[in-house]
Amino acid sequence: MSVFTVGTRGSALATTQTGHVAEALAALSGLTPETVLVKTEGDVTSGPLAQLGGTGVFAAALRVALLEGRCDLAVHSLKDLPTSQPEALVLAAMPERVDVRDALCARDGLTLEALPEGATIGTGSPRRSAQLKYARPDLEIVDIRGNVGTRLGRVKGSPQQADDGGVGRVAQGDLDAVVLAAAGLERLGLQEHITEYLDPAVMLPAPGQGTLAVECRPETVAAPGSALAAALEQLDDDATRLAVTSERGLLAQLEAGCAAPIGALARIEGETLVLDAVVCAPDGSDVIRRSARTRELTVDGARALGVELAELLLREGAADLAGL
Ligand SMILES: NCc1[nH]cc(CCC(=O)O)c1CC(=O)O
Repeated sequence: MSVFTVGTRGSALATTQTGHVAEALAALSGLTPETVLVKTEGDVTSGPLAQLGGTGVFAAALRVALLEGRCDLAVHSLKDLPTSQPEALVLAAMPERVDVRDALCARDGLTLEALPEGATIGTGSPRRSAQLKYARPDLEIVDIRGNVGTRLGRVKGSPQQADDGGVGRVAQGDLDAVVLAAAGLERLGLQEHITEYLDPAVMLPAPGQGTLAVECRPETVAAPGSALAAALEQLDDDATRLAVTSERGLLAQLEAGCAAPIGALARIEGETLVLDAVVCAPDGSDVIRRSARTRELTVDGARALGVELAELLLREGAADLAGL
């Protein structure tokens, strides 16, 4: 095999992320990448993201393409993947995580603290909305969706063009700010729109934010002597895998998905894996924020840490608070 195929969604963010991974794997393997465009339900359905029902709308079509053999690999944003892994596929590589934070993109260079009373902030994420309201109860949250370019275009004075063919496009910005993942903005070269990187002490990111996951059929990584299998193993980053395994272990134990008002972020400090998590009332009136740590730096130890912190949060009323 001298060529490998990578399935991707058509959005600017998806094609950019897929391109980076395909190039990295090509350099490591000496093989030639080919991209295969896959349309997903998340790209064709309109309406608030929080109401689309179920997680994984962006991933499902890529997985079908993998299972049908239309591509060898699929590159996902890990935070968009449901925590239950289909048995017929494996997450073969998680490359080193980039910036995990959420970013405020506000008019006139404003920060969260400097936004005027009653300012409007666009986000479709219950997690972002709840944490914003907790920090600034006076803010008005506006439910928006669409691709990164579309969302940036909602900010007053933004010249940013929609990159999705017009879904949700408005002639002029109508909001004071939007919140987006720093990782996506940076991957698209749009970081000049960021007016503040939100401190995780104020805004805990989504489990898996800033992390890509390369998925394939099990035989792709099991093939003896395969240059692609070796490249996938080299691309995988241990510290990233441990951190996101604990974050996703927590999410799974809370029986929640990417539409729940839950944030989690893990990091390795010396010999210790530290996990911070927040569960919010959807209206941002209250939050429960707790941490846990382990010295068991294995995938099983990381998952157990997530489960342990989820159990602690549940004992403290997380299910009632967040409406889980
Ligand atoms: N839900 C959409 C999505 N999925 C991944 C990213 C950004 C990249 C990442 O976090 O890895 C985004 C956009 C956003 O949340 O701003």
